[in-house]
Amino acid sequence: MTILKLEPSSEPFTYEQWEELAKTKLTKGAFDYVQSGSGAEETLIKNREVFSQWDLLPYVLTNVEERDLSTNLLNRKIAAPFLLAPVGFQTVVHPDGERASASSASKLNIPYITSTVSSVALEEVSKIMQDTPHYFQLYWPNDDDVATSLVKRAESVGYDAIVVTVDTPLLGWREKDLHNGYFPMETGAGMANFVSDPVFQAKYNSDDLLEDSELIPVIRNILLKQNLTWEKLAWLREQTSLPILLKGILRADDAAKAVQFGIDAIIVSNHGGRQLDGVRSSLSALPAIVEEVNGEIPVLVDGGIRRGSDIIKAIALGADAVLLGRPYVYGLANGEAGVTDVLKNLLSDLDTSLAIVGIPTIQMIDQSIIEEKR
Ligand SMILES: Cc1cc2nc3c(=O)[nH]c(=O)nc-3n(C[C@H](O)[C@H](O)[C@H](O)COP(=O)(O)O)c2cc1C
Ligand SMILES: CCCCCCC(=O)C(=O)O
Repeated sequence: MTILKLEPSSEPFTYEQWEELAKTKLTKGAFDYVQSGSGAEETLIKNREVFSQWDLLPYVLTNVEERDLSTNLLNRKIAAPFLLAPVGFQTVVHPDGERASASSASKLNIPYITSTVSSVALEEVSKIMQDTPHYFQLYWPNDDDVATSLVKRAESVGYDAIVVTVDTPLLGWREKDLHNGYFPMETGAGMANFVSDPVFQAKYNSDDLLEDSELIPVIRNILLKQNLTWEKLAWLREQTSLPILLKGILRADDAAKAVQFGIDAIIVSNHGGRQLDGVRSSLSALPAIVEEVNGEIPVLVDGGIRRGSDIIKAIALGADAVLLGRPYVYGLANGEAGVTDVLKNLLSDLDTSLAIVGIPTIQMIDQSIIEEKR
Protein backbone atom coordinates (compact mmCIF):
# COMPACT_ATOMS: atom_id res chain seq x y z
CA MET A 1 0.00 0.00 0.00
CA THR A 2 1.47 3.33 -1.01
CA ILE A 3 -0.18 6.13 0.88
CA LEU A 4 1.81 9.11 -0.29
CA LYS A 5 -0.32 12.06 -1.32
CA LEU A 6 1.56 15.29 -1.50
CA GLU A 7 -1.04 17.92 -0.84
CA PRO A 8 -0.22 21.61 -1.08
CA SER A 9 0.70 22.45 2.49
CA SER A 10 -1.63 24.68 4.40
CA GLU A 11 -0.38 26.22 7.59
CA PRO A 12 0.27 25.30 10.32
CA PHE A 13 2.30 22.51 8.76
CA THR A 14 5.50 21.83 10.66
CA TYR A 15 5.80 20.75 14.30
CA GLU A 16 7.19 24.17 15.13
CA GLN A 17 4.25 25.95 13.49
CA TRP A 18 1.77 23.77 15.39
CA GLU A 19 3.53 24.62 18.61
CA GLU A 20 3.25 28.33 17.76
CA LEU A 21 -0.45 27.93 16.96
CA ALA A 22 -1.07 26.18 20.29
CA LYS A 23 0.73 29.01 22.04
CA THR A 24 -1.68 31.54 20.56
CA LYS A 25 -4.80 29.46 21.28
CA LEU A 26 -4.17 28.07 24.76
CA THR A 27 -4.06 29.90 28.06
CA LYS A 28 -0.51 30.48 29.25
CA GLY A 29 -0.99 27.92 32.03
CA ALA A 30 -2.23 25.23 29.66
CA PHE A 31 0.42 25.89 27.01
CA ASP A 32 3.25 25.82 29.54
CA TYR A 33 1.82 22.64 31.06
CA VAL A 34 1.96 20.87 27.69
CA GLN A 35 5.20 22.31 26.38
CA SER A 36 7.44 22.36 29.40
CA GLY A 37 9.71 19.81 30.98
CA SER A 38 10.87 19.43 34.54
CA GLY A 39 13.72 21.31 36.20
CA ALA A 40 16.04 23.16 33.82
CA GLU A 41 14.57 21.13 30.91
CA GLU A 42 17.90 19.48 30.11
CA THR A 43 16.22 16.18 29.35
CA LEU A 44 13.49 17.81 27.28
CA ILE A 45 16.20 19.36 25.10
CA LYS A 46 18.29 16.18 24.96
CA ASN A 47 15.26 14.22 23.75
CA ARG A 48 15.41 16.25 20.55
CA GLU A 49 19.15 16.78 20.19
CA VAL A 50 19.93 13.07 20.33
CA PHE A 51 18.29 12.49 16.94
CA SER A 52 21.00 14.52 15.21
CA GLN A 53 23.70 12.35 16.78
CA TRP A 54 22.63 9.59 14.39
CA ASP A 55 23.00 9.63 10.60
CA LEU A 56 20.91 7.61 8.19
CA LEU A 57 22.70 5.69 5.42
CA PRO A 58 20.24 5.26 2.53
CA TYR A 59 20.40 2.40 0.04
CA VAL A 60 20.10 3.50 -3.59
CA LEU A 61 18.65 1.71 -6.60
CA THR A 62 16.32 -0.45 -4.59
CA ASN A 63 12.75 -0.82 -5.80
CA VAL A 64 10.60 1.24 -3.46
CA GLU A 65 7.61 1.64 -5.73
CA GLU A 66 5.33 -0.38 -3.44
CA ARG A 67 5.70 0.64 0.17
CA ASP A 68 4.06 -0.56 3.35
CA LEU A 69 4.04 1.45 6.57
CA SER A 70 1.99 -1.07 8.50
CA THR A 71 3.37 -3.23 11.25
CA ASN A 72 2.21 -5.66 13.94
CA LEU A 73 2.11 -4.92 17.60
CA LEU A 74 0.83 -7.29 20.28
CA ASN A 75 -0.77 -9.47 17.59
CA ARG A 76 -2.65 -6.62 15.92
CA LYS A 77 -1.90 -4.96 12.62
CA ILE A 78 -1.53 -1.18 12.83
CA ALA A 79 -1.37 1.39 10.03
CA ALA A 80 2.09 2.69 10.88
CA PRO A 81 4.66 2.13 13.60
CA PHE A 82 3.38 4.86 15.88
CA LEU A 83 0.77 5.20 18.61
CA LEU A 84 -0.72 8.23 20.32
CA ALA A 85 0.85 8.42 23.77
CA PRO A 86 -1.28 8.74 26.88
CA VAL A 87 -1.83 12.43 27.48
CA GLY A 88 -4.09 13.48 30.30
CA PHE A 89 -6.37 16.48 30.72
CA GLN A 90 -6.88 17.08 26.99
CA THR A 91 -9.85 19.43 27.45
CA VAL A 92 -7.36 22.07 28.56
CA VAL A 93 -6.24 22.10 24.92
CA HIS A 94 -9.63 21.89 23.21
CA PRO A 95 -13.15 21.38 24.56
CA ASP A 96 -13.48 18.14 22.54
CA GLY A 97 -10.34 16.80 24.23
CA GLU A 98 -9.82 13.04 23.96
CA ARG A 99 -12.97 12.64 21.85
CA ALA A 100 -11.23 14.50 19.04
CA SER A 101 -7.85 12.75 19.38
CA ALA A 102 -9.36 9.28 19.58
CA SER A 103 -11.74 9.92 16.70
CA SER A 104 -8.87 11.01 14.48
CA ALA A 105 -6.70 8.05 15.53
CA SER A 106 -9.50 5.59 14.97
CA LYS A 107 -10.22 6.85 11.44
CA LEU A 108 -6.54 6.43 10.53
CA ASN A 109 -6.17 3.05 12.32
CA ILE A 110 -3.57 4.49 14.66
CA PRO A 111 -3.59 3.07 18.20
CA TYR A 112 -4.56 5.38 21.02
CA ILE A 113 -3.59 5.15 24.69
CA THR A 114 -6.18 6.58 27.09
CA SER A 115 -4.72 8.22 30.17
CA THR A 116 -5.99 7.54 33.69
CA VAL A 117 -6.43 11.32 33.90
CA SER A 118 -8.37 11.52 30.66
CA SER A 119 -11.07 14.21 30.56
CA VAL A 120 -13.40 11.75 28.85
CA ALA A 121 -14.35 8.47 30.54
CA LEU A 122 -12.42 5.44 29.32
CA GLU A 123 -15.64 3.73 28.12
CA GLU A 124 -16.49 6.62 25.80
CA VAL A 125 -12.99 6.66 24.35
CA SER A 126 -13.16 2.93 23.77
CA LYS A 127 -16.44 3.32 21.88
CA ILE A 128 -14.83 5.95 19.65
CA MET A 129 -11.83 3.72 18.95
CA GLN A 130 -14.09 0.81 17.87
CA ASP A 131 -11.87 -1.89 16.34
CA THR A 132 -8.67 0.14 16.28
CA PRO A 133 -6.24 -1.01 18.99
CA HIS A 134 -6.47 1.05 22.15
CA TYR A 135 -4.72 0.67 25.47
CA PHE A 136 -5.54 2.00 28.92
CA GLN A 137 -2.71 3.77 30.77
CA LEU A 138 -2.81 3.15 34.48
CA TYR A 139 -1.55 5.58 37.05
CA TRP A 140 -1.70 3.07 39.84
CA PRO A 141 -3.86 4.70 42.49
CA ASN A 142 -2.92 4.49 46.11
CA ASP A 143 -5.97 2.29 46.58
CA ASP A 144 -5.92 -1.18 45.08
CA ASP A 145 -9.71 -1.41 44.91
CA VAL A 146 -9.81 1.65 42.67
CA ALA A 147 -6.87 0.30 40.63
CA THR A 148 -8.67 -3.01 40.11
CA SER A 149 -11.87 -1.25 39.19
CA LEU A 150 -10.17 0.87 36.51
CA VAL A 151 -8.45 -2.17 35.03
CA LYS A 152 -11.64 -4.24 35.04
CA ARG A 153 -13.57 -1.43 33.38
CA ALA A 154 -10.94 -1.18 30.65
CA GLU A 155 -10.97 -4.92 30.15
CA SER A 156 -14.75 -5.16 29.99
CA VAL A 157 -15.18 -2.52 27.28
CA GLY A 158 -12.53 -3.91 24.94
CA TYR A 159 -9.20 -2.24 25.63
CA ASP A 160 -6.36 -4.27 24.16
CA ALA A 161 -3.73 -3.73 26.85
CA ILE A 162 -2.87 -1.98 30.11
CA VAL A 163 0.06 0.45 30.11
CA VAL A 164 1.42 0.95 33.62
CA THR A 165 3.40 4.18 33.89
CA VAL A 166 6.28 3.53 36.26
CA ASP A 167 8.25 6.78 36.18
CA THR A 168 5.77 8.77 38.25
CA PRO A 169 5.80 8.02 41.98
CA LEU A 170 5.29 11.77 42.17
CA LEU A 171 4.76 14.43 39.55
CA GLY A 172 8.09 15.90 38.37
CA TRP A 173 9.41 19.27 39.53
CA ARG A 174 7.87 21.35 36.76
CA GLU A 175 9.03 24.85 37.34
CA LYS A 176 6.76 26.58 34.83
CA ASP A 177 3.65 24.95 36.29
CA LEU A 178 4.79 25.76 39.81
CA HIS A 179 5.46 29.34 38.80
CA ASN A 180 2.07 29.63 37.06
CA GLY A 181 0.32 27.89 39.97
CA TYR A 182 -1.24 25.65 37.33
CA PHE A 183 -2.75 22.21 37.92
CA PRO A 184 -4.97 21.15 34.99
CA MET A 185 -7.53 19.36 37.17
CA GLU A 186 -8.54 22.73 38.55
CA THR A 187 -10.12 23.48 35.15
CA GLY A 188 -12.35 20.43 35.60
CA ALA A 189 -10.19 18.29 33.29
CA GLY A 190 -8.91 14.81 34.03
CA MET A 191 -11.45 13.56 36.58
CA ALA A 192 -13.77 11.58 34.30
CA ASN A 193 -12.41 8.12 35.13
CA PHE A 194 -12.78 8.75 38.85
CA VAL A 195 -16.17 10.40 38.98
CA SER A 196 -17.53 7.58 36.80
CA ASP A 197 -15.93 4.86 38.92
CA PRO A 198 -18.39 3.01 41.18
CA VAL A 199 -15.68 1.87 43.60
CA PHE A 200 -14.15 5.33 43.88
CA GLN A 201 -17.58 6.89 44.42
CA ALA A 202 -18.60 4.33 47.03
CA LYS A 203 -15.41 4.80 49.00
CA TYR A 204 -14.76 8.52 48.67
CA ASN A 205 -18.05 10.16 47.74
CA SER A 206 -20.69 7.75 49.00
CA ASP A 207 -23.44 10.31 49.43
CA ASP A 208 -22.55 11.89 46.11
CA LEU A 209 -22.33 15.23 47.88
CA LEU A 210 -18.91 16.43 46.83
CA GLU A 211 -18.60 19.10 44.17
CA ASP A 212 -15.93 18.56 41.50
CA SER A 213 -13.74 21.16 43.17
CA GLU A 214 -13.93 19.20 46.44
CA LEU A 215 -13.05 15.98 44.64
CA ILE A 216 -9.79 17.36 43.24
CA PRO A 217 -7.77 16.96 46.45
CA VAL A 218 -9.33 13.52 47.01
CA ILE A 219 -8.33 12.33 43.53
CA ARG A 220 -4.93 13.97 43.83
CA ASN A 221 -4.29 12.14 47.08
CA ILE A 222 -5.01 8.68 45.74
CA LEU A 223 -3.78 9.15 42.17
CA LEU A 224 -0.16 8.09 42.51
CA LYS A 225 1.13 5.18 44.54
CA GLN A 226 4.60 5.83 45.89
CA ASN A 227 5.19 2.35 47.28
CA LEU A 228 4.65 0.54 43.99
CA THR A 229 7.15 -2.30 43.54
CA TRP A 230 7.97 -5.02 41.03
CA GLU A 231 6.24 -7.57 43.25
CA LYS A 232 3.00 -5.66 42.94
CA LEU A 233 3.04 -6.28 39.19
CA ALA A 234 2.57 -9.98 39.86
CA TRP A 235 -0.65 -9.02 41.65
CA LEU A 236 -1.77 -6.94 38.66
CA ARG A 237 -0.97 -9.88 36.38
CA GLU A 238 -3.56 -11.89 38.32
CA GLN A 239 -6.22 -9.18 38.01
CA THR A 240 -6.27 -9.08 34.22
CA SER A 241 -5.75 -11.26 31.21
CA LEU A 242 -4.78 -8.23 29.10
CA PRO A 243 -1.18 -7.69 28.01
CA ILE A 244 0.69 -5.36 30.36
CA LEU A 245 3.19 -2.76 29.13
CA LEU A 246 5.53 -0.79 31.40
CA LYS A 247 6.07 2.83 30.38
CA GLY A 248 9.05 4.75 31.66
CA ILE A 249 11.94 2.28 31.52
CA LEU A 250 15.42 3.77 30.96
CA ARG A 251 17.74 1.05 32.32
CA ALA A 252 18.67 -2.26 30.72
CA ASP A 253 18.52 -4.06 34.08
CA ASP A 254 14.96 -2.81 34.65
CA ALA A 255 14.08 -4.02 31.14
CA ALA A 256 15.47 -7.45 32.06
CA LYS A 257 13.31 -7.46 35.21
CA ALA A 258 10.26 -6.58 33.14
CA VAL A 259 10.85 -9.66 31.01
CA GLN A 260 11.41 -11.74 34.13
CA PHE A 261 8.12 -10.48 35.64
CA GLY A 262 6.16 -11.54 32.55
CA ILE A 263 5.56 -8.05 31.18
CA ASP A 264 4.39 -8.08 27.56
CA ALA A 265 6.14 -4.97 26.21
CA ILE A 266 8.09 -1.99 27.46
CA ILE A 267 8.11 1.65 26.55
CA VAL A 268 11.49 3.33 26.84
CA SER A 269 10.54 6.79 28.02
CA ASN A 270 11.47 9.69 30.25
CA HIS A 271 7.91 11.00 30.07
CA GLY A 272 8.82 13.62 27.48
CA GLY A 273 11.37 15.19 29.85
CA ARG A 274 8.62 15.93 32.37
CA GLN A 275 9.67 13.74 35.28
CA LEU A 276 13.30 13.70 36.47
CA ASP A 277 15.39 16.35 34.77
CA GLY A 278 18.92 15.22 33.94
CA VAL A 279 17.97 11.67 32.96
CA ARG A 280 19.21 10.43 29.64
CA SER A 281 17.31 10.91 26.42
CA SER A 282 15.01 8.03 25.53
CA LEU A 283 16.70 7.36 22.19
CA SER A 284 20.11 7.04 23.83
CA ALA A 285 18.67 4.52 26.31
CA LEU A 286 17.13 2.42 23.55
CA PRO A 287 20.04 0.36 22.09
CA ALA A 288 21.18 -1.18 25.40
CA ILE A 289 17.59 -2.05 26.30
CA VAL A 290 16.96 -3.63 22.91
CA GLU A 291 20.12 -5.68 23.32
CA GLU A 292 19.10 -6.80 26.82
CA VAL A 293 15.55 -7.75 25.83
CA ASN A 294 16.90 -9.61 22.81
CA GLY A 295 13.57 -9.86 20.99
CA GLU A 296 11.69 -11.49 23.89
CA ILE A 297 9.08 -8.72 24.04
CA PRO A 298 8.40 -5.62 21.93
CA VAL A 299 10.29 -2.45 22.83
CA LEU A 300 8.65 0.91 22.13
CA VAL A 301 10.15 4.34 22.65
CA ASP A 302 8.88 7.90 23.03
CA GLY A 303 10.26 11.39 23.55
CA GLY A 304 11.11 13.93 20.87
CA ILE A 305 9.66 12.07 17.87
CA ARG A 306 8.62 14.82 15.49
CA ARG A 307 9.23 13.69 11.91
CA GLY A 308 9.32 10.61 9.70
CA SER A 309 13.09 10.31 9.82
CA ASP A 310 12.94 10.27 13.65
CA ILE A 311 10.68 7.24 13.46
CA ILE A 312 13.02 5.51 11.02
CA LYS A 313 15.99 6.17 13.30
CA ALA A 314 14.17 4.76 16.34
CA ILE A 315 13.19 1.62 14.44
CA ALA A 316 16.69 1.21 13.03
CA LEU A 317 17.96 1.32 16.62
CA GLY A 318 15.65 -1.56 17.48
CA ALA A 319 12.28 -0.07 18.48
CA ASP A 320 9.18 -1.94 17.34
CA ALA A 321 7.13 1.25 17.37
CA VAL A 322 7.16 4.77 18.79
CA LEU A 323 4.73 6.98 20.68
CA LEU A 324 3.88 10.59 19.90
CA GLY A 325 2.99 13.02 22.65
CA ARG A 326 3.17 16.77 22.06
CA PRO A 327 2.83 16.66 18.22
CA TYR A 328 -0.79 15.52 18.28
CA VAL A 329 -1.61 17.61 21.35
CA TYR A 330 -0.57 20.76 19.49
CA GLY A 331 -2.74 19.62 16.57
CA LEU A 332 -5.62 19.28 19.02
CA ALA A 333 -5.54 23.03 19.48
CA ASN A 334 -7.50 22.96 16.17
CA GLY A 335 -9.73 20.09 17.32
CA GLU A 336 -10.05 16.78 15.48
CA ALA A 337 -9.14 18.37 12.14
CA GLY A 338 -5.86 19.56 13.62
CA VAL A 339 -4.97 16.13 15.00
CA THR A 340 -5.77 14.62 11.61
CA ASP A 341 -3.58 17.18 9.80
CA VAL A 342 -0.67 16.35 12.08
CA LEU A 343 -1.09 12.59 11.70
CA LYS A 344 -1.58 12.65 7.94
CA ASN A 345 1.48 14.83 7.48
CA LEU A 346 3.51 12.46 9.60
CA LEU A 347 2.29 9.47 7.59
CA SER A 348 3.29 11.19 4.34
CA ASP A 349 6.63 12.26 5.78
CA LEU A 350 7.30 8.71 6.99
CA ASP A 351 6.33 7.27 3.63
CA THR A 352 8.59 9.72 1.78
CA SER A 353 11.49 9.06 4.14
CA LEU A 354 11.11 5.29 3.81
CA ALA A 355 11.27 5.54 0.03
CA ILE A 356 14.37 7.70 0.06
CA VAL A 357 16.17 5.56 2.61
CA GLY A 358 15.69 2.81 0.02
CA ILE A 359 13.60 0.42 2.09
CA PRO A 360 10.03 -0.44 1.07
CA THR A 361 8.59 -1.74 4.35
CA ILE A 362 8.84 -0.97 8.04
CA GLN A 363 9.70 -4.62 8.73
CA MET A 364 12.82 -4.34 6.56
CA ILE A 365 14.37 -1.47 8.52
CA ASP A 366 17.46 -2.63 10.36
CA GLN A 367 20.60 -1.19 11.92
CA SER A 368 22.47 -1.19 8.60
CA ILE A 369 20.84 2.16 7.76
CA ILE A 370 22.05 4.04 10.81
CA GLU A 371 25.39 5.03 12.26
CA GLU A 372 26.57 7.30 15.02
CA LYS A 373 27.69 10.68 13.70
CA ARG A 374 31.44 10.82 13.24
C1 LIG B 1 0.50 17.37 28.37
C2 LIG B 1 1.05 15.99 28.61
C3 LIG B 1 0.33 15.12 29.43
C4 LIG B 1 0.81 13.82 29.65
N1 LIG B 1 0.05 12.94 30.38
C5 LIG B 1 0.48 11.67 30.55
C6 LIG B 1 -0.33 10.74 31.23
O1 LIG B 1 -1.44 11.03 31.65
N2 LIG B 1 0.18 9.49 31.41
C7 LIG B 1 1.42 9.12 30.94
O2 LIG B 1 1.85 7.98 31.14
N3 LIG B 1 2.19 9.99 30.27
C8 LIG B 1 1.75 11.25 30.04
N4 LIG B 1 2.50 12.12 29.32
C9 LIG B 1 3.77 11.66 28.70
C10 LIG B 1 3.50 11.11 27.29
O3 LIG B 1 2.76 9.91 27.36
C11 LIG B 1 4.81 10.81 26.54
O4 LIG B 1 5.62 9.97 27.31
C12 LIG B 1 5.60 12.06 26.14
O5 LIG B 1 4.73 13.12 25.81
C13 LIG B 1 6.48 11.72 24.94
O6 LIG B 1 7.27 12.81 24.60
P1 LIG B 1 6.92 13.85 23.42
O7 LIG B 1 5.88 14.78 23.97
O8 LIG B 1 8.24 14.54 23.21
O9 LIG B 1 6.45 13.09 22.21
C14 LIG B 1 2.04 13.40 29.08
C15 LIG B 1 2.74 14.29 28.24
C16 LIG B 1 2.25 15.56 28.00
C17 LIG B 1 3.01 16.47 27.07
C1 LIG C 1 -1.05 14.05 40.05
C2 LIG C 1 -1.42 14.13 38.59
C3 LIG C 1 -0.74 13.15 37.73
C4 LIG C 1 -1.11 13.35 36.29
C5 LIG C 1 0.08 13.59 35.45
C6 LIG C 1 -0.20 13.69 34.00
C7 LIG C 1 1.10 13.51 33.31
O1 LIG C 1 1.55 12.42 33.17
C8 LIG C 1 1.88 14.65 32.88
O2 LIG C 1 1.48 15.80 33.08
O3 LIG C 1 3.00 14.41 32.35
